Amino acid sequence: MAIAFLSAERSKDPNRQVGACLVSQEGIILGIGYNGFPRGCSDDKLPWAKKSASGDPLETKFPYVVHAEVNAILNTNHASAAGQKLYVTMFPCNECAKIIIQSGVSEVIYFVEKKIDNSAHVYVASHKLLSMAGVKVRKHQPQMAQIPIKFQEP
Ligand SMILES: Nc1ccn([C@H]2C[C@H](O)[C@@H](COP(=O)(O)O)O2)c(=O)n1
Ligand SMILES: [Zn+2]
Repeated sequence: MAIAFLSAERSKDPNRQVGACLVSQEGIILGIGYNGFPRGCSDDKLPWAKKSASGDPLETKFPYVVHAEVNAILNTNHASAAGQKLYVTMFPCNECAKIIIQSGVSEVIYFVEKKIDNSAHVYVASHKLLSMAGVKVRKHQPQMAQIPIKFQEP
């Protein structure tokens, strides 16, 4: 989970930084991701806004951003294998849930679940899909509140 949090730091989303880390059954890191625009799609040319003054959805981030979970899954070189776990700083939306299921992830460990009224159905659908597909879901129980990182010679 700490790696997922570290990865989230790289997101340029000014409103929400989400990170994810895919690990094998043996605990080997397979892929890391954070929310961002697709490769080759410049942060300078696409909007990070949540709402646009004109009401045009194309002037918001939502049609363009790739979610952290999808990036973590796509960033792995390994073929899908049983027992993979996905650590994610935020509970996956329904679209990510579909990809998590189809890629064969066995367990999702999340840090927080977003509680926003107008997107509640997205998370209800996500829970429904993950449960139907037999993907285990659990909230991360941290054993420590922080992991300080010192940049110094070992
Ligand atoms: N599980 C999640 C949930 C959200 N995201 C990303 C997608 C957006 O960049 C941002 C959500 O924006 P907000 O509506 O909170 O301003 O977080 C994700 O990658 N994974
Ligand atoms: Zn998502």
